[in-house]
Amino acid sequence: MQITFDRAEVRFGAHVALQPLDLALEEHRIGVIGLNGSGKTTFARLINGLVKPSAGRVTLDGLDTVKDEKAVLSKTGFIFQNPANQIILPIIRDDIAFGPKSRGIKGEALTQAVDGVLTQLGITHLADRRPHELSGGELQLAALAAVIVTGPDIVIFDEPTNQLDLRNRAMVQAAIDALPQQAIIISHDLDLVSGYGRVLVFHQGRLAFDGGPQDAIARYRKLALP
Ligand SMILES: Nc1ncnc2c1ncn2[C@@H]1O[C@H](COP(=O)(O)OP(=O)(O)OP(=O)(O)O)[C@@H](O)[C@H]1O
Repeated sequence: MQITFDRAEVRFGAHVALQPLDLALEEHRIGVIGLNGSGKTTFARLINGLVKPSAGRVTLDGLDTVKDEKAVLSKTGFIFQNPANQIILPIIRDDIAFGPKSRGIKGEALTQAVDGVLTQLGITHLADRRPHELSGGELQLAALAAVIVTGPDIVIFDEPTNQLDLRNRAMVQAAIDALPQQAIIISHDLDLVSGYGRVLVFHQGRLAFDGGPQDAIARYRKLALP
């Protein structure tokens, strides 16, 4: 999927969260790094239309995030910084079923869809648990299951390995690596983005670097610790 930023800019009142940005993205894995408050989440939320550009436009394969809001939402999945907040139903299986159910899928087709993503992510053993019975990494995977069951073309992760121990981190990293969908991953975990095809560095609301992971990480280090 081709994601295009055309002089896209975001202002919150007088504060410019994202300076006008021209960019075209189509890589399978795109990392996004930068200091706290540098504009990463704002950038990511522009892609699924959760944040609308104050000026300019953002398109996904030609679909405009403002004019074609619904189509854009159905093509994008977003895993928030705290996935516990996006799991709304008390039992994981029911939460995963919620999206397809509200699109009219029921009966055997619904069971198959839910079982399919549980198996894909290796979390069938979590299906009947409650969110508070899951580890941080398991919560990420449960939220991911509820997102991919609706069939998005692209998945956006906002700090998926934040506060995870090494085992949970490895589990989430493996799940992201195995995803057939295009993915954009915002992270402070530099090891995680080091394997991605393209890494963007944001700084003070501007795109400060766009290129390969090693150069991006070096640039970020210089910006963080000059
Ligand atoms: N809804 C909002 N209203 C006002 N200001 C906002 C809003 N959302 C973000 N900002 C501001 O825009 C700037 C960029 O925020 P953003 O969340 O995009 O940064 P970030 O790089 O994702 O940070 P972090 O790594 O801390 O998550 C920050 O100064 C933030 O305070």
